[in-house]
Amino acid sequence: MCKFFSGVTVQGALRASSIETTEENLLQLKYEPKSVWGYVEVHIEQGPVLENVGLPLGSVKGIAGQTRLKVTVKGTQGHAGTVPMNMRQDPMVAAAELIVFLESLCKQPDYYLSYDGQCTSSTVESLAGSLVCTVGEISTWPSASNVTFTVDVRAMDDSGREAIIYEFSNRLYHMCDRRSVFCNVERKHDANAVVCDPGLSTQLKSASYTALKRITGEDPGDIPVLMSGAGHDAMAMSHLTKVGMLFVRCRGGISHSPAEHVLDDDVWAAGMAVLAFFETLL
Ligand SMILES: NC(=O)N[C@H](N)C(=O)O
Repeated sequence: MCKFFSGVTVQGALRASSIETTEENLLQLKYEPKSVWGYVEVHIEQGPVLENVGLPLGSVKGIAGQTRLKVTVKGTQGHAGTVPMNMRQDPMVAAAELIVFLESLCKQPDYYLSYDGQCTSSTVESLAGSLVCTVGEISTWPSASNVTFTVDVRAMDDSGREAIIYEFSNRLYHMCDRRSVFCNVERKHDANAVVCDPGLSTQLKSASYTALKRITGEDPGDIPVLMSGAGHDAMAMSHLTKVGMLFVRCRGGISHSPAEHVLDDDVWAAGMAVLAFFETLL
């Protein structure tokens, strides 16, 4: 059970509110799949597309799968002046090469992925619109002989994501061998992609259209249908029921930052779209 900084556990906090978190109690809270019709989530887009097309709302067709890796590169601490260049085992340059390779691989998967039974041309094609690979934290602690960095790989195609991780890991070990440094890849997190229910996506698209037309009195044009590169609660809910999502424009596509901002009018538009969505269900 996780602890807040105050030392209070989640279980302790719930107990203080007379909620006893026994396994039996938690199982009782569980939804019966048959009792749930569907799940619709409204969220800021966290990307720049809606702002770019000048519309406050978009419907979501799917949520990308994710894999997070922790890569460790271990070399040898070499004096900055005495160890010659051809005898150095600096892990930082090895890590830099790996990071640049990851970028090339994910910008041009068709060039780097080997076509075999597991990776077909359709796998590679399906990566084109959604594959995003980034490096997050880089650390050289406890000394420059030890570098770790995290990798985040996202794509709508789960087998394509696997092919990218396979190719990255494979080349990583070759590159590290060539530089005489030790490398290790740990898989820290995996979540498969989720395809939104096509019916819900279409309903949310037309509900957005209706809402924007009601608000402005004008034809808003085609409502975008987007893929979500960010993970959402809908991923977990998809194990229970069909899911749909409505995206709301946010300034500069920025999130997880004090600069995150959404216009009140856009929140209002989202509310009106949810209302129009419910009206279609009546
Ligand atoms: N909506 C989100 O930003 N979810 C996660 N933090 C993520 O996608 O990493």
